[in-house]
Amino acid sequence: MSMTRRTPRTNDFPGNYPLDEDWHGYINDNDRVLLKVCLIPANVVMVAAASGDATIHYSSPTSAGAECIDPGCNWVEQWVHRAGPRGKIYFKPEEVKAAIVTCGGLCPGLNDVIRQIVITLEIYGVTKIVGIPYGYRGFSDQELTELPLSRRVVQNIHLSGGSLLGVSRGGPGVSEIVDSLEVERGITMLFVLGGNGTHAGANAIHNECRKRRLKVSIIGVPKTIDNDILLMDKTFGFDTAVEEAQRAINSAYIEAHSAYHGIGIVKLMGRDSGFIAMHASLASGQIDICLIPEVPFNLHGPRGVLSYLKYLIETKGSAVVCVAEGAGQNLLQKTNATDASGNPVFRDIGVYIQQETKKHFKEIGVHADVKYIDPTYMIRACRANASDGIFCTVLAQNAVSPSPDIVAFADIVHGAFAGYSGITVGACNTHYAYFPIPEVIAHPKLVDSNSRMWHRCLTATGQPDFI
Ligand SMILES: Nc1ncnc2c1ncn2[C@@H]1O[C@H](COP(=O)(O)OP(=O)(O)O)[C@@H](O)[C@H]1O
Ligand SMILES: O=P(O)(O)OC[C@H]1O[C@](O)(COP(=O)(O)O)[C@@H](O)[C@@H]1O
Ligand SMILES: [Mg+2]
Repeated sequence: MSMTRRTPRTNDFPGNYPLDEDWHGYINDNDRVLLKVCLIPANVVMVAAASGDATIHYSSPTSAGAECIDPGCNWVEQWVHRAGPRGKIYFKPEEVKAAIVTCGGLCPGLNDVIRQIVITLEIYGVTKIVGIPYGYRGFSDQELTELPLSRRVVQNIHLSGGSLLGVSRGGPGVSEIVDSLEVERGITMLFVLGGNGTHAGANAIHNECRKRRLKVSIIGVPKTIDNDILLMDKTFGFDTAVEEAQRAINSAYIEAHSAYHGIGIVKLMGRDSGFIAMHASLASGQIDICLIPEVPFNLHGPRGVLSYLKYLIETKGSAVVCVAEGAGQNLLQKTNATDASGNPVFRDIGVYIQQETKKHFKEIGVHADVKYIDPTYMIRACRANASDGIFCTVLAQNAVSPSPDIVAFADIVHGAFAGYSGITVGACNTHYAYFPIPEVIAHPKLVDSNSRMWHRCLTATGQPDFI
């Protein structure tokens, strides 16, 4: 078996340098990644779900996970641009001023992505690279100064959690941000690391730049620990969050298991989506009840969570509940409060379940020792685990460079250099692709209560319906 070198040996080519057509290290602009397929000829149905299932041939639209794209369930293909380095680049590296900004809440892996963008930009030959401090706020707050970035500055930042640049919610309007980009700073490439809010901002910035006919690339890297961005296999930080959540769940289990009639309650992140709670429950094998925003439940009544807790105490002696922060909000009084970014501020469902559990067991005269753990900020501030570390690096690095000494270029940097703007990078069906921002933030990605994964979770916990 011969090894194919991805880096050309110069003496393999006439003139000692490969022509583009001889050198297969670049992504062709027409390369695509298949996003979804949907087909019904006669009785045969082949449907791919939003992500990760493009290789399943479903025999019926009622198969678990099957999804039709249009109402007629007609043949539909959806493709996205394959990410990676292009043979022709749109920007002259020496003319580029690149900036990176991190917005929203913290997420493990932010530093890994910042680091790899900087390193890759330097490989392209870019020398003017800056960090915007504290999210979009850094564009307007005159007291905050740009942070010059280089390989030396970012070399070890992935060894700790958080963001080297800081994060924030809220901040200036789009016009002010573009004024700052254009007039004050002369930025030509902006890398925006953030969730749905940040991406809505990035898209608005991109549109404003187009309106002003500015040659500025706005490239997103989806950061959401909740894993609630559409069309992508997963987002960075999610894997670390699930892993870290195991510690909290295990502590709750040990507390509950060691106490007489112990009940452990763990609240995990997930504003709209219960992915962290579902995956952490599945991974731990220690959860008896998993509650997520997508699946309604009653606390009280014969089919409610509290009755089932009593049953668990009587039969097993202890119980552990995992609840996502956005779950059961209908059971709580609405606040109408929003954070600086306009996100609704939720009441604490974990505290509520803790209080109601204590009250309920007191009322029915059964002893219960209730312990509540909220590990939110301990999880968010973690450094990325190995899997996320690789994912962050791969998000930022996909192809092979033409020099034997240099390893790879960053996808997102490639996106910018290829002249793309208003896009974000992610993995789809295990391939890396550029996605149009509005498509991925149209609404939060939710756990499908008919999906195999949720059913697996129910099988693992053994919980009934609570409705
Ligand atoms: N619809 C929007 N249009 C423009 N900017 C937005 C929008 N929503 C949020 N932002 C800005 O994006 C940043 C991050 O948003 P936020 O919702 O806090 O976090 P995330 O990006 O993680 O969802 C904030 O600075 C906020 O002002
Ligand atoms: O206390 P903060 O900073 O508002 O963060 C809380 C929120 O952060 C998150 O962990 C992630 O939210 P973002 O994706 O918007 O950053 C949510 O699950 C949670 O509601
Ligand atoms: Mg958000």
